[in-house]
Amino acid sequence: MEANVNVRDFEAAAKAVLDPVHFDYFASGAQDELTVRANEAAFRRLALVPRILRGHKPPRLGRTVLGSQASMPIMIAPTAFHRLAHPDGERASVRAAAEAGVIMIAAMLATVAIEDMADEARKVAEEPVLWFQLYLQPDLGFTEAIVRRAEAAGCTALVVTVDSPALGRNERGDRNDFHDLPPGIRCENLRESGGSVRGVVLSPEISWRHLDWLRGITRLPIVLKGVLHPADAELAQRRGIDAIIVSNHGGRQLDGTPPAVDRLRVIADVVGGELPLLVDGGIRRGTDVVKTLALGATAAAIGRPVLWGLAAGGEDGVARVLDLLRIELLNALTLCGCDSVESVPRDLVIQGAM
Ligand SMILES: Cc1cc2nc3c(=O)[nH]c(=O)nc-3n(C[C@H](O)[C@H](O)[C@H](O)COP(=O)(O)O)c2cc1C
Ligand SMILES: CCCCCCC(=O)C(=O)O
Repeated sequence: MEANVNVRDFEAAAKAVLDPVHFDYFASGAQDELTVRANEAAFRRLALVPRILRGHKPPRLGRTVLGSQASMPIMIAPTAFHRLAHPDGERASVRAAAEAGVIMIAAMLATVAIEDMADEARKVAEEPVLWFQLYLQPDLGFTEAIVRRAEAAGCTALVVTVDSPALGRNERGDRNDFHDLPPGIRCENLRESGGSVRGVVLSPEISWRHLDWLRGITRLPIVLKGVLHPADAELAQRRGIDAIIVSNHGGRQLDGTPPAVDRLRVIADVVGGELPLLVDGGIRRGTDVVKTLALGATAAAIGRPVLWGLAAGGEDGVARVLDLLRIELLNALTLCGCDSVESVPRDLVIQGAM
């Protein structure tokens, strides 16, 4: 793992070992993949303007997010099907996250059951923080059952993905004819008592009414994932939502959406200070994380980098990815003249292509 010195090295290492069809599933986005590329490119158009001679101690990286203590403001975004990347799948990723004190959002479409993920995390940390991502299902009885499982497993927040009224058009997947999981790999949270696995439904009929219903059946904080419009952020706040993830689903849903990081400030201007703002999409460097903090994020989440680490080295690979980002973040904050993740000033970041 030591030969890989940044996230890009891990992407190359993952590509070298993965079945090309599975690599394409992880790497790809919707249609022309404009948004996939834009997410990363957006960080190159943001420049950091450091302050000097601040005379501070090494920066503190810890941050509290929705009442949970995290060792750094980097979280693991929910991604489906980890067992396509490595036989240990989500068991490996959750162990690495828990060991690192990093909040992990478990995907509803995980290939390890949420109960098993929670057990695995508790083997390496006393109080691991696990959140659960949910696609609200039109079958509310099933949705409630899965929420109860997440609660019973000890998840401390529900992350409702709201950018998926339909599945994005993935042309790499179509070319590869990749429409099913290989034998032996299943979405374990969708397994019914008889052993069969139900399909997930992505429905345009899901609405704020369903969020109100969810608010009524659980005391867990509710996080909306996939917000890009400030008006939706405002609605979310009025509806009693607890946090927002500014996200375009890593460019996998509607191609042509703006880079998530470019929507942060406009949303922060409306609800920042009231609602914790998280962001994901294209974050590959510690400096990217610093930019999101300056633009109003409480924390930033990574999707594909975790999959690259997992594919390249299982638990050790994910651990190394998290460690590299931690080292980069510490270095970047120090060079910027910041003594903590809380004290990153707005004027640290300006538009400036490089
Ligand atoms: C392979 C893959 C699977 C994903 N699965 C889910 C999912 O099941 N639920 C969800 O809300 N988001 C899912 N996402 C989106 C991520 O949560 C996140 O928004 C995105 O990966 C962030 O961009 P990044 O990969 O550039 O870091 C997935 C992303 C990828 C790459
Ligand atoms: C039929 C639902 C497939 C959803 C796949 C998981 C996901 O969100 C992704 O981006 O991939």
